[in-house]
Amino acid sequence: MGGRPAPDAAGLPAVVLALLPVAGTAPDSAAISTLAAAWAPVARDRAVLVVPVPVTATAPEVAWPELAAAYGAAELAGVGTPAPLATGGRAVLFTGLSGAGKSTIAARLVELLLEAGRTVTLLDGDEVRTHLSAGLGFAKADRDTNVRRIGWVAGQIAKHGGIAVCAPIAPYAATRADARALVEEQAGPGSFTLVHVATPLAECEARDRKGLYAKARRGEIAEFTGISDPYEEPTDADVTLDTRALSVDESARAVLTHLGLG
Ligand SMILES: Nc1ncnc2c1ncn2[C@@H]1O[C@H](COP(=O)(O)OS(=O)(=O)O)[C@@H](OP(=O)(O)O)[C@H]1O
Ligand SMILES: Nc1ncnc2c1ncn2[C@@H]1O[C@H](COP(=O)(O)OP(=O)(O)O)[C@@H](O)[C@H]1O
Repeated sequence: MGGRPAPDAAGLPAVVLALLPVAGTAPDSAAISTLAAAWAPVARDRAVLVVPVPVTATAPEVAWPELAAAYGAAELAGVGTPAPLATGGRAVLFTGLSGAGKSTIAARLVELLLEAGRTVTLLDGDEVRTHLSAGLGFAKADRDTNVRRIGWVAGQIAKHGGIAVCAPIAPYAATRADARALVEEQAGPGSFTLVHVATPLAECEARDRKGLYAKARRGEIAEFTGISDPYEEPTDADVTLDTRALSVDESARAVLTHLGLG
């Protein structure tokens, strides 16, 4: 049998064979547990045997009935991709201009989540660029690589029940969508939250905490987001924060409430 349990699995044999397509990659123990867990309520007292098979899930090189027969199954009960196991893990991606308040609000959110007893990992822009994305610059391809790496790591954290709080500028809509997909593929639908820290450019520039806007205006920093490089305003934000109206604490609590953890 392959993939997701059939809705009506009455009359299943004593041993249920669940084939896990792994397309030539090493089988992932979390994916094995996910498939076993998906079958458990249907299979009830029967044994569930999860077997990784080297085929592509969406376009198996060998048709599922043939494959099932090759592994000794008497019948094929269902084909599909099981939903990832819901571990309660989440990824929160703050996006916004430099100086918008991403790091400040993310840090407060981390405090609140820790107080709520959650395991939290902060993937702050500066730290990510020192370690995970060392050597990358600010051209579009490098920013995309940076944000996708953050998405993948955040997905790993969420998949194992943790909460990843990430605060890159993430200026491109398509790349933010990639990050959402990378998280949800690993940790399940709804595990990703996009928070737009929607501080206008004029306000960020007036704050100019690091003096970067002044430098960018003088032409001393190339490709500076908002000045000489694009920032695509999100149209798919789960939470939008106006930091001119909300304090740091109020913003962080708004995110916490959205997560259902407030
Ligand atoms: N050209 C250019 N454009 C924007 N930002 C720049 C640039 N050069 C350096 N910096 C500093 O790098 C921080 C942004 O890095 P990110 O990793 O968050 O950017 S991105 O998501 O990959 O676009 C950003 O940090 P924050 O101010 O905390 O947002 C800047 O301090
Ligand atoms: N309501 C607010 N929310 C977040 N930051 C604010 C707010 N009001 C003022 N600030 C200030 O704006 C600056 C934002 O900087 P930072 O958090 O590093 O932004 P980013 O990470 O988006 O570059 C900080 O100095 C912070 O104290």
